[in-house]
This record gives sequence, C-alpha cells and structure tokens, in this order.
Amino acid sequence: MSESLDLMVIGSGPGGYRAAVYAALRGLSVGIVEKADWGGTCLNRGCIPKKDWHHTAKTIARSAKFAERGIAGGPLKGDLAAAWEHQERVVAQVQESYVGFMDRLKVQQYKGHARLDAEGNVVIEGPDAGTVAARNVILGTGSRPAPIPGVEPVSGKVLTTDMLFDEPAPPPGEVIVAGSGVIGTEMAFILAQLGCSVTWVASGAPLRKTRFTPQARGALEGKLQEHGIEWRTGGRLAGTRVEGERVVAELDDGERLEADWLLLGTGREPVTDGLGLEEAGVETDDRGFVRVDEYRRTTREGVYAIGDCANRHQTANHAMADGVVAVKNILEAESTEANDAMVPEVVYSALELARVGLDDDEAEDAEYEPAVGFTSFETNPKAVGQDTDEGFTRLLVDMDEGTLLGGEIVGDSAGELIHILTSHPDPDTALSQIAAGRFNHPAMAEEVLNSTETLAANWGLGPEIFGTD
Ligand SMILES: Cc1cc2nc3c(=O)[nH]c(=O)nc-3n(C[C@H](O)[C@H](O)[C@H](O)COP(=O)(O)OP(=O)(O)OC[C@H]3O[C@@H](n4cnc5c(N)ncnc54)[C@H](O)[C@@H]3O)c2cc1C
Ligand SMILES: NC(=O)c1ccc[n+]([C@@H]2O[C@H](COP(=O)([O-])OP(=O)(O)OC[C@H]3O[C@@H](n4cnc5c(N)ncnc54)[C@H](O)[C@@H]3O)[C@@H](O)[C@H]2O)c1
Repeated sequence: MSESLDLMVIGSGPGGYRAAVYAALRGLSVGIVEKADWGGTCLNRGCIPKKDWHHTAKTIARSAKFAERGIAGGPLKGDLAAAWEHQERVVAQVQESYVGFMDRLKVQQYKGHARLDAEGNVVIEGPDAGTVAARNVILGTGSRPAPIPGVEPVSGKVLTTDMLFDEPAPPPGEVIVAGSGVIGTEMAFILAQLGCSVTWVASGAPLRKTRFTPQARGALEGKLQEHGIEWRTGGRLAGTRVEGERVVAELDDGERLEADWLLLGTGREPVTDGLGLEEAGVETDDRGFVRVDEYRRTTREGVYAIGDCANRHQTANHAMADGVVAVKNILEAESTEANDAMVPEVVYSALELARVGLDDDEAEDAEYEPAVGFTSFETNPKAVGQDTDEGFTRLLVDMDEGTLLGGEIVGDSAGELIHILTSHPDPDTALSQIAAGRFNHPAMAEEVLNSTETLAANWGLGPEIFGTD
C-alpha cells in the first residue's frame, strides 16, 4: 500500500479535476485516478468539442448576412470531417494543459480502474495497479449515455454523442437527431450548420423540461425556425435498424423515418458500477445516483460524491461547484452547503441561453414578491452592429428587499454575460454591486446594468439599487 494521502479523487472530469486542483491549492496531498481519458466526458466528448463546433456553426449561420456587411465570399458551408479534426486538436491541447497543471501542483496521477474496498481504500487495476490509502475519497465517476430499449448503438450509424466525438464523424447527409433536451437542441443546430440535413425527433418543444422561461424558449424556437430547423413532435424513438447504408428509426406512433445516420440525445445515466459501493457502504438512490447530502457526503464517512454520478443536474458547472463544496467540507466539516440553484446553466444552440437562480414559480413558492427587470438587445448598439440583436436580459428580484433571486440572459455570449450575475454571490447586495460597476461602451454587458435601472424605474427599487446617499 502506498503512503496515505489527504484526498484521493476517482475520475478526472470537470468535477474530479476541479476538486483535485482546488484541494492541492489549499495544501492537501492529492491523488487522482482515471481509467480512460484525462478530462472525462466534458473535455473529450462533451462541453469542449461541442463548444468548438458551436463556434463553427454560429460563424456559418451568421455568414448569411456577410454580403450585406460588405464581406465577400459568403454564405459559408460546413465541413464536418474538418470540424471533427479541429475539435480533436483543441481537446488534445486543453488536455495537455490540464495534465501539466496537475503536475505543477504535484497531484499524483494514476491510470486505471478504481474501486473502493471495505476499509475505504482505493484499489486500482490497470497500468498503475495498487492500493492507495486516503483520509478522504471523492467519487467523480460521471455519466454515460442511457440505453433505450430497442435501440442499439452502431458505429457510424446509430451514434451516441460519445461515439460522435470519439470516432471520426460519418459523412454528413440525412441525419436523425433524437431528443428535445439539451443535447438534441444543441446538436440539431450544430449538425444542420455543418452540412447535415436534420430530421429532429423531439417528441415535444425543445427544452420544455428545463427551467428556462417560455420567453427564452420562444426566442430560441424563432431562431431555430429562421435557420430552417424544425422539430417533429409526436412519436418517440422506439427502435432502430440498420438496413444496408441506411438507418431506419421506428417511432412509437407508428411512423418510420430513414436517414444515413442517427444521433441519440436521449439522456445520460450515472456511472456507479464496478466501484465497490456496496462493499464500502456507499448507497445509491432509485435512479442509480450516489446518495449525497448537502455537504456532498455519501453514506460512508470520508467518502464524498460529486458531479454526474451524484447530481441530477448533470452539467460540468454543477460538477465543478460540487467539487469545491466537497473539498471545503473536507477542510472544515459542514462548513459549506451545496446550492445547485446558484450554479449557471447554459445551452448553446441557434441562440445561447443562460440562467441562474430561482425561476418565477420557485420565487413565488418561496413567498418572495418577484419583480422583473427586462431589457432587450434590440437597442444595444454593439449587438445591432454585429447582427446579434436577438435576445434579452431578465433579472428576477424580490420587490421588498431588492434581493436578486435569479436571472436569464438570452443571446450572443450569454454564457459569458451570466458571470456578471454569478460573480456577485451575495444576493442581497448583488444589484447595487452591479449598478455601481464600471462598464465598457459599447458592450452587450451594458444591458445587465440597464436591467437594474429598469427595476429602479418600474418597481421603485431605486434605494436598493442606487443607495440612499
Ligand atoms: C455532448 C455533450 C455536451 C455537453 N456540453 C456541456 C456544456 O456545454 N456545459 C456543461 O456544463 N455541461 C455539458 N455537458 C455535461 C458535462 O459533460 C458533464 O456534466 C460533466 O462532464 C460531468 O463531469 P463529471 O466530472 O461528473 O464526470 P465526467 O466528465 O463524466 O468524468 C468522469 C470520469 O471518471 C472516469 N471514471 C469513471 N469510473 C471510473 C473508475 N472506476 N476508475 C477510474 N476512473 C473512472 C471516467 O472515465 C471519466 O473520465 C455536456 C455533455 C455532453 C454529453
Ligand atoms: N450545455 C450543457 O450544459 C449541456 C449540454 C449537453 C448535455 N448536457 C447534459 O447532459 C445530459 C444529457 O443530455 P440529454 O439532452 O441527452 O438529456 P436530457 O435529459 O436533457 O434530454 C433527453 C431528452 O430525450 C427525450 N427522450 C428520451 N427517450 C426518448 C426517445 N426514446 N425518443 C425521443 N426522445 C426521447 C427525453 O424526453 C428528454 O427530453 C443532461 O443532463 C444535460 O444537462 C448539458
């Protein structure tokens, strides 16, 4: 058995990586074990390659207006094979910097499949086989595409997003995208721009099960339709068959669709098998997620669980926030409660949608007096000048106290702009802090400032926003 570490992390996705780095920066001796690719789903087959493609897709979509801007040569066309190569290079570059940073912080890196034994040690099988004792263990084993009855993934034909990014992309052509959640909504737009003719089996409006407002979803729907991307509501995918070069998709309403290949965006399930959880006394819930409390502790003392294997939000943002919560509670027991609502959620499609905090119903249920501060990018000079004038900023505030309850930003770079809200973690002073900030002009960020002023003008929140001096 090797020397005892303060912390051993299982899984190097955004949750595990963030926990390891944060713990090392706070002075703990840290090890991390990974059975596949450093960086997990997010880096290798999730957020990072998807974001790379989203940028390409956005550029192609905007090129429809190139001629009227005085740019010759548009509209542009996508090249899926070249785009696939590009994301490979980006992933490799980011991975090298991740591993290099862990080296610099002296995080001990182990390669292999890890499990817990009854004593809570980490047993590794594979290249770095052995047993590592650690005072604390964090499980960050992530998720994988959930199976659907009747649907068998087939290389090049019936693809999960893992397969799409792990194996060279099939030639574009007719493609069925299944699922109206985040993956379906992002990939239907991206693949359409990259040259595929997309049939989207959504079984309902895009993102209808998320907490984005009807206004945000409506703006997205309008933009998708502007790009000719329609979703097919009705039947759900009930089976797939490969017939020669074609894929046949059977829907549960009796419809039969055909395409060159099909992409599944139909949900992911937590990875908890082969981890020795039962032997170690770590419980899972009815959907297979590791059971954790608000401190991200599992049912076994000294073992924490973070990210997709334990958190139903299943975003990199939640995984990273969980990682910090777990380490803070290792450093000082019960010092930090997780607050999922205050972690931003972002969707990258024909428009970017970002949100944080309570939604309108949750605010009312919590007995706040919600007021909305709204501004549109339609009149924002930067947005108008760069053809990004769709979308808006929407702040949700308690009228009595001026507390910032939540916010939503829809439009170009919404995933960046949302940080103006999340970087003021005290909701009681967030509005006055934003209003007192100095802004660059012209900038889309100015609409966040304008939204605070709308609240002052429309809801009498002047003293809370501008102060009483
Ligand atoms: C196509 C796609 C796009 C996405 N885009 C975004 C986005 O833009 N923004 C966002 O916030 N989220 C996005 N997500 C979600 C995001 O990727 C996940 O929420 C995130 O990766 C979860 O992080 P994690 O650390 O919990 O686990 P993972 O990233 O899944 O990493 C877990 C790691 O643990 C390893 N592991 C598992 N078991 C063991 C074991 N026994 N021993 C050793 N190692 C083990 C795995 O090999 C893996 O590397 C996307 C997901 C997909 C599929
Ligand atoms: N930008 C981001 O943060 C981001 C991007 C991609 C993925 N993710 C995360 O990855 C996870 C997986 O994403 P996802 O979109 O696959 O899951 P999801 O749970 O968001 O959506 C899956 C959708 O597929 C539908 N579905 C399930 N079975 C179906 C069938 N047989 N036929 C038709 N539709 C079916 C479901 O009703 C649901 O609407 C999510 O938790 C998501 O948060 C996050």
